[in-house]
Amino acid sequence: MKEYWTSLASLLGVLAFCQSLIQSIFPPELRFAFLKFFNRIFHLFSSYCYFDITEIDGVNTNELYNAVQLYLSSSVSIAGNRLSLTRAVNSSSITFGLSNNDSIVDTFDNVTVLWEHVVTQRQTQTFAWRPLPEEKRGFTLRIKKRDKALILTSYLDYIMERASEIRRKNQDRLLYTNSRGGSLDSRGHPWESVPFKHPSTFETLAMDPIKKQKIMDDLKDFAEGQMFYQKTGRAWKRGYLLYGPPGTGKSSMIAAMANHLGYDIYDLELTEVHSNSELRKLLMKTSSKSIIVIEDIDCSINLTNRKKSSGSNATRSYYDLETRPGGTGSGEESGNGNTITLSGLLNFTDGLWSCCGSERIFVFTTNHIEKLDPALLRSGRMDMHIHMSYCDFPSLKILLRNYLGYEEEDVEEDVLKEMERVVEKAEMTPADVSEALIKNRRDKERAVRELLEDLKSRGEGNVKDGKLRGQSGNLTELEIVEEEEKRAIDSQNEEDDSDEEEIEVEDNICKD
Ligand SMILES: Nc1ncnc2c1ncn2[C@@H]1O[C@H](COP(=O)(O)OP(=O)(O)OP(=O)(O)O)[C@@H](O)[C@H]1O
Ligand SMILES: [Mg+2]
Repeated sequence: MKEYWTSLASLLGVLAFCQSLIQSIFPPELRFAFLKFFNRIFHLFSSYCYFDITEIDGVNTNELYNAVQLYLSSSVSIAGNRLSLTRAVNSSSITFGLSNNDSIVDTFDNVTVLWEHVVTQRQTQTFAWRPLPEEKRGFTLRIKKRDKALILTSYLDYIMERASEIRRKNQDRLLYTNSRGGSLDSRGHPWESVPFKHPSTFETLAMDPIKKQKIMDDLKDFAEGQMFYQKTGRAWKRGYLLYGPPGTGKSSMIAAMANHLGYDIYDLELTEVHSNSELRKLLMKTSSKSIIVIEDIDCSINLTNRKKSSGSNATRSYYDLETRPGGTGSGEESGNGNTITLSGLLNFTDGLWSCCGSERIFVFTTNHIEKLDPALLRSGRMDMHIHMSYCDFPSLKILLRNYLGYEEEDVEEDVLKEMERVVEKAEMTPADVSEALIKNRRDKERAVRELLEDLKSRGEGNVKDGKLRGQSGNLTELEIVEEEEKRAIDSQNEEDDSDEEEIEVEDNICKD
């Protein structure tokens, strides 16, 4: 073993001596030519090819360098033994990076490649208008020559894609509002944005877990459905209608969707929009991977159910002039001078204009679905109808976990059984239940006791008022809503039967 180290040391000594000899004897140009020649020989016999990706390309930043840095940040955080940590502006997350002259192995399509982060000191610069950074940074990608044709392009495309994905997820969500009315900012932008940090997630959302999972799967299918939408010739967009009483989590659901998908939110205040063309301009200025929200749409502008407002039984077809997409139906002037028409809105959500830009989700919320025109509810516009309703037992357990940290076993069995018995009759919204739990969050036992009292007294009150089925045979609030929605959908079907093939609506309704 000892001889090994001595021979290695003498070899290194000889090499160092040769190097200093070359440097002292030969002029720089010759040295450079020598090096280039050695390099050529080395690469000729090597089974690898090398690709240098420098940080600065000329005077511009090399986009690929940034993408590689982001991409590797997702893998080094697990594998790297010495990392650099950075945090971008307007982001609350930390990204890992390869330390200087560190390397990491990556695998793509079962091909192993090596990345090295090469950092060298830049020669001192004479005067430069835009001085370059002291250090010259770059990545060197080493791929086996036989794999180069196989993966190089697809691997680099994959890195660019993953990097934009990570960039978007790392950046905090933005909430855009059109609160300035139709006026444009200095960049000609009608939207104003603020960082959006709503804590609501699908985890914290109190609703039936099966229904929640169905929504999450639907969102995932949408976000990953680019090929599907191309193949089926549909615009890459999807509409969700959230309806139900106040305080049932419609706005919280929107925040949960945005946080789940990493999408920005455009909160469209219709009363600030003065015409259909302004509506189109707003839509065209939204970015992809975003959720366009119209909250309380039944109160935004006059979108009443045409059949109801016309009074006559004569069903007006979806193709009436005033509603035909792009129709010239004149909008009724509403109080604040806006002339948005139903057709403008229908076209906004599912017409030629809705396809300017892709990967958009439209979300409308309402407390009164029965007030909305069925044309707005049909599939292709509001593809999934989600009823946010009063607290049921699964939701109650989620709220007990969220607010008190209580799992089922932490609550006495008979109290839990009693809660399960009365919760439906009580018809308490998750907002009410949250309030009851927040009030006593320091004294958890008391919080549970008072909540049970609340549930019981509300249930008794509802039974007394005959709000529940059984006493006076009335429908419960929930059933009233369901009846209204069924009527709205059925009437739309009647119209569609006459004009179009049957649209399968049932599977778009995500009901309790
Ligand atoms: N399903 C839910 N899960 C968790 N929290 C909820 C839920 N519903 C309501 N809350 C709580 O109640 C408050 C109001 O909820 P949210 O604003 O989402 O209700 P909403 O349905 O949008 O009401 P409105 O129809 O009046 O706009 C929120 O602060 C939220 O914490
Ligand atoms: Mg709301």
